[in-house]
Order: sequence, then structure tokens, then C-alpha cells
Amino acid sequence: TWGYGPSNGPDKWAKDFPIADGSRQSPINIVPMEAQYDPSLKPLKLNYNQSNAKGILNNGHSFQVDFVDDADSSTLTGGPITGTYRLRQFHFHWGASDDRGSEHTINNVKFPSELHLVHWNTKYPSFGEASSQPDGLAVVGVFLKIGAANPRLQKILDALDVIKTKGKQTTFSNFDPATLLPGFLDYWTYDGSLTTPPLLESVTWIVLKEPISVSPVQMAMFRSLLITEEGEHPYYMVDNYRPPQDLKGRDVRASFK
Ligand SMILES: COc1cc(C[n+]2ccc3cc(OS(N)(=O)=O)ccc3c2)cc(OC)c1OC
Ligand SMILES: [Zn+2]
Repeated sequence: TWGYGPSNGPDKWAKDFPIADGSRQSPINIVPMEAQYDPSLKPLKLNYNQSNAKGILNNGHSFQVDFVDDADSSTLTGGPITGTYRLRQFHFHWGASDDRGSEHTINNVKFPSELHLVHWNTKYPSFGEASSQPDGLAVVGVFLKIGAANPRLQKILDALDVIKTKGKQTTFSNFDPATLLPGFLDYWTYDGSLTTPPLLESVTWIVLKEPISVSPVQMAMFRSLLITEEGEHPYYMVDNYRPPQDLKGRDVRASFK
């Protein structure tokens, strides 16, 4: 199956997922000077409810915190989207060292990690159904930048030692994902795709300009996860990022001047 290694990594995905060479693939390199300020873009409204956190799972290519999404209790509205999108899960991508790890880049600058908050359009009956529709998903991307230790990440990082191997999960509750957001919600937005197989072209990307902090010690905790199952020869979960894809004529809009 697909992964991020030399034999099953991003350059090999088009074999099983031909949409990898499609017209609206993600991530992309963002060039702020070429992004067009769009005054019609609304402010982002992220109304998260801490009671929705359900569990934390090592899925073999990242770890994700899943949310109860059977009601409109943790939602994304405003911004470039119309209607209401429900938070389904969030996950991260990171590198083997602090010089890489993000999926989106800014002027080709890589960050050590990138957080993705995945939401689905409630005009569709379910997350799975929405994930195959052109306006089905909205993912908020937040860059992590090396600096002071981020206390908001600690509860997540402390949970990682019980989900070390692929397929492990544990309960994770009373966590408000809004605590992971930076102070300002200025963003770039463009039409794109999932950045992992099945690479579906169903994502409105909303990439925040302001990063949140993470310390080198905290980054090392991400890198302690394994992509392998218990009992298998252990391989560390690192460099789980897809490199930037061709813009293919797409516009990138900015919510700020
Ligand atoms: C079509 O059904 C599903 C589609 C998907 C689609 N899917 C697959 C991979 C994804 C990767 C994602 O990562 S990212 N990096 O693009 O944000 C985000 C949402 C994703 C959504 C997931 C499912 O359950 C996990 C599905 O079954 C309900
Ligand atoms: Zn992601």
C-alpha cells in the first residue's frame, strides 16, 4: 500500500491513483506576492466544542484526533465557503528533521510540521460521501514553527505513547481544537485535493498565514511514532508529507492585504 518511502511514496501514487496528476492537486507552494487579495472573502468562523473529541488513532501514515460529527457542534462557516462544514478530524504532517515536514510551503520555505483540521459539507449525508464531491471538504492548514514549547500541543503529545504502532487508538476527550489556532486567522484559499490517497479533488483549502509554535523536543515526540504494527520490524513515522504540486492555472486568494 501507499506510504512515504522510496518504493511507495508520492512519486509512485499516480500508478494506483491517476488523479495524482489531476488539475487541482494539493499541496501547493504559496507565493504571497502572487496571491490576489479578495475583499469579498469573509472572516473564518470556527465554532468548536471541546466535548466533541472522541479518540486518537495511529493510522499508519499520521495520527488523527477524531470528533463526533453527528451534529453541528464543531463547525466551520464563513471564509471562502458557503454553508456549514463539520469538523471530522485533525492530524499532522512532519519531517525527520526540523528543516522539513509541512505540505504547503511559502515562497518554497518548508515548516517542520503542518496541522490539518478536516471539515465536511453538511449538504451531504456523510463525511465519506462529501469527500468525493468538489465542494465536499474544507481543510484548515496551520503551520508549526520552531520556537518555545507549545503547551496546547502537550495533551496530544502525551497521548502518543499509547498509540505508538499502526492501528492503535485510545479515547481522547475534552480537547478544544480551537486552542491550536493562532491569534489571527488571516488565510490563503484555493481549490485543491486530499494530500494523501485517494487524492480526491474535493477540498477547499484554507491555509492560515500565522504559524503556531512547537519546540524541538516536542517535534521529537511526533517522530517517536511508528508506521509499523506491533511485532513488526519498527519503522519511524517521519517525512509523512507530499511535496507541492503544480498550480495548473489555479488562483490563490488572500483574505488580507
Ligand atoms: C469515501 O469514503 C471515505 C473517504 C475518506 C476520504 N479521506 C481519505 C483520506 C483523507 C486524507 C486527508 O488528509 S489531508 N492531508 O488531505 O487533509 C483528509 C481527509 C481524507 C478523507 C475517508 C473515509 O474514512 C476515513 C471514508 O470512508 C468513510
Ligand atoms: Zn493532512
